[in-house]
Amino acid sequence: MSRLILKDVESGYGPMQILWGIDLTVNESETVILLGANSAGKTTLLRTIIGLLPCTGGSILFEGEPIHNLPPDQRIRRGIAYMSELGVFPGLTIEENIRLGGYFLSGAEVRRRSTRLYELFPALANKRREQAASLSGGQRKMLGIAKVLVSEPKLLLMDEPSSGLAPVFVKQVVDVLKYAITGGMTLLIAEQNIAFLSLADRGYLLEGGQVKHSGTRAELESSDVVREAYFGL
Ligand SMILES: Nc1ncnc2c1ncn2[C@@H]1O[C@H](COP(=O)(O)OP(=O)(O)OP(=O)(O)O)[C@@H](O)[C@H]1O
Repeated sequence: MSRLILKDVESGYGPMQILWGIDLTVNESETVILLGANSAGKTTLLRTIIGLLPCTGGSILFEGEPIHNLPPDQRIRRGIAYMSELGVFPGLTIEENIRLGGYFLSGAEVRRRSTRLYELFPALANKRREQAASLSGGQRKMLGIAKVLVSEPKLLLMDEPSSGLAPVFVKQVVDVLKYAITGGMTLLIAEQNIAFLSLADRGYLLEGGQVKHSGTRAELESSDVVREAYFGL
C-alpha cells in the first residue's frame, strides 16, 4: 500500500518556482532515495512534503488523504517526521534532545523507547546527561537519527544524513539505518552520497526541480543517467 503519493507537485520560494510536476510514491516499509546534485531541489521537496514550504500545485496524499493544505504540526501528528541536515539542539543534553523528538509521548513511553535506542547507540548512552555540543560530528548525526526514531514515525524524511561526515561515520549512519529499516521503517532519504543507494528499494533522480529518472535500486545502479550524474561517466 502507498503511504505517500505526490502528484504533479509544484513548489518554490515566493515567486521563484523550483519544483515542476513531481510524481513520486513511497510504499509502506519501503526505502526510497532521492538522488540529485547540489540545487537539484531535494531539500525543497522534503520541506514541501512536511509543510515548511507551500505546495503551489498538484497534491500530496499521506495514507490516502490529502495533506498539502495542513500545517506542519498536523502532518507530524499524522506520523511524518523530518530530519533536517542540522538535526539536534547543541545546547541541550542528549536526553533532552531525545525527549523533544517524542514531545507528544508520555515521559514513561519516552523512557521505554529511549532504553531501546541507547542499545542501538551505545556512544549516546554513555553521554546521556552531557550537552549535544560535546558530541563529535558523527555522534551528533546519530543523535539526530535517535531523536527522530523515538517518535516511531510512519514516514521518516531525511535530508542528507551524510552531510559533513567523514566516510567512517557515513558507514555507521548507513548501518544504523539498515537496522531501522529491518524493523519496518518507511523512509524517504535525500542524498548526494551514492553509498545510500545500497539501502534503497527504489529511487528518483532529481535535476532542475524535475524527476529525470526513477527506478528500482538495480535499475538505478546500472543506469547511464545516474552514472553520468554521479561519476561523470
Ligand atoms: N531560501 C531559499 N530562497 C530562494 N531560493 C532557494 C532557497 N533555498 C534554496 N533555494 C534554491 O532552490 C533550488 C533548489 O535547492 P535545494 O536546496 O532544494 O537543492 P538540493 O537538491 O537540496 O541541494 P543541496 O544538496 O545543495 O541542499 C536552488 O536553486 C536553490 O538556490
